[in-house]
Amino acid sequence: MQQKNNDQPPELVLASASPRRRELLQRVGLNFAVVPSTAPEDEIPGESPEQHVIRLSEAKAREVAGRAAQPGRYFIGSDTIVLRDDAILGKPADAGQAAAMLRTLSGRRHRVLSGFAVVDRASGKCYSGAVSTKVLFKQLTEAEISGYIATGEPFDKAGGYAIQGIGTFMVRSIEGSYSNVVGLPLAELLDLLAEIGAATPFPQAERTT
Ligand SMILES: Cc1cn([C@H]2C[C@H](O)[C@@H](COP(=O)(O)OP(=O)(O)OP(=O)(O)O)O2)c(=O)[nH]c1=O
Repeated sequence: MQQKNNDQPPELVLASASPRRRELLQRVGLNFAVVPSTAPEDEIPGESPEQHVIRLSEAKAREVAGRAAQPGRYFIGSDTIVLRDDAILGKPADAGQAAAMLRTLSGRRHRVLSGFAVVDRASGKCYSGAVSTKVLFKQLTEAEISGYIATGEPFDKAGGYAIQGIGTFMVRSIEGSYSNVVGLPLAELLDLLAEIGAATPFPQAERTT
């Protein structure tokens, strides 16, 4: 049985301001610190959506890992976008943009793409990947769109909706990872953390066996 020294800062650091990402990691019992990244979320012309989310995930993790005063060994970054055909839908800046996004998603299928990256500060290595989930929306009425926007929920969410929140009323079906839509592909991230020896879920339960 391995004893944990609780005075030590966690080795795992989530480089994110997203409460959804924090909640997802908390659910599987991991001990981690949360430090929002200030890496810019820019777009590079010609880059594929997969390259885009992986690059931003790596940039977020590397930015926090690069802070000399920041304790920790493994730094996790992630980035989520919604793809309607080839168009990237990020977070809507205002109600007009949110309405436009929801109209393009209405009655159709789109993809939610999340990148994830883990930087190991000890070796300098960065491991990353991307996961795609298909989501089908019901046809939305203008009243549903304006009513949903009035809840305030769309504004800090890629594509202007939250599958885990009120926005679930729009979702007819999904194909693929649910946590990936919420903002962090948990199964894939946990496999990676285990593979590189960074962490395993439910460490408490493991110690009792
Ligand atoms: C599609 C969808 C996205 N989202 C959220 C997940 C992300 O937080 C957000 C996409 O923006 P991101 O830029 O990926 O993340 P963020 O700015 O919220 O946090 P950080 O960069 O600091 O890690 O959209 C949901 O919560 N539910 C959904 O159904």
